[in-house]
Amino acid sequence: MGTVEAANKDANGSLLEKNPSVVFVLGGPGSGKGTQCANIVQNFGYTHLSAGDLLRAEIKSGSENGTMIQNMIKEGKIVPSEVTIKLLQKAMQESGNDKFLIDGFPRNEENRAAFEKVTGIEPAFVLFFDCPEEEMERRLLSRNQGREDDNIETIRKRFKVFLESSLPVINYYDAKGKVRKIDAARPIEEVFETVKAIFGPKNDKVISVLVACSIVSHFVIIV
Ligand SMILES: Nc1ncnc2c1ncn2[C@@H]1O[C@H](COP(=O)(O)OP(=O)(O)O)[C@@H](O)[C@H]1O
Ligand SMILES: Nc1ccn([C@@H]2O[C@H](COP(=O)(O)OP(=O)(O)O)[C@@H](O)[C@H]2O)c(=O)n1
Ligand SMILES: [Mg+2]
Repeated sequence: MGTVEAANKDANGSLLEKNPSVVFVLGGPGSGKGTQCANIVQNFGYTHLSAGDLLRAEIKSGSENGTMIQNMIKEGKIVPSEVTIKLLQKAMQESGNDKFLIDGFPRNEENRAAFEKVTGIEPAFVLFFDCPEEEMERRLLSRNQGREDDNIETIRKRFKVFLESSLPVINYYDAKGKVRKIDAARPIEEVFETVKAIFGPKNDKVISVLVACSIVSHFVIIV
């Protein structure tokens, strides 16, 4: 077996040993996926992996795929799964965590089927940020992150790709009862209230403190 294949197998092997918990975070461009993921990370101990951020970092790294990725992003097209999945696997491996929010992936049927085949991972559930196009367009045009795809021409292409290629993936998981649909047109804090209810009242950090307190009090009683 070649070294790249061997490395992939190892990455996968040790990932699966950890039996990672994965939540896919989906929604149209500008629906607030990245914003809400940042909030979830702070409260629930997940590692946030944005497929778009990983692809943009790959362009910056000067990788041989950089020009191809840059052209596809400018056109609002979806990069071949092989490239994106390798980046996701590497980031999962390097995080040392076993809980992931995978943001902006899978964006089409090819992404979905390839991820399942290569990693063997099924998502615990799918968060779907549902937002009208007019609102997403307003947000993208004032995002001000210097992104080459946040211009009206590319935005329209991305909306079309979302409707044609990404919504079917959401419908696929909906048929399996895995979609948690959120009205994302409301203010950030209100959206996060709904998100929190989905992840449960159980805040990991609070639970850790409670467990630690009960161990200490048990010890004190015994002594
Ligand atoms: N609920 C919201 N209401 C208003 N603006 C928002 C909301 N959520 C996110 N934004 C803003 O909209 C823009 C797009 O949000 P972002 O999280 O990057 O979306 P996505 O990752 O889905 O493209 C950002 O400038 C962000 O600050
Ligand atoms: N699974 C993915 C995710 C993003 N991308 C590319 O990266 C671009 C930006 O994705 P993103 O998730 O950062 O965009 P937003 O939905 O956050 O605005 C997409 O329009 C695609 O060109 C991809 O090819 N495959
Ligand atoms: Mg984003």
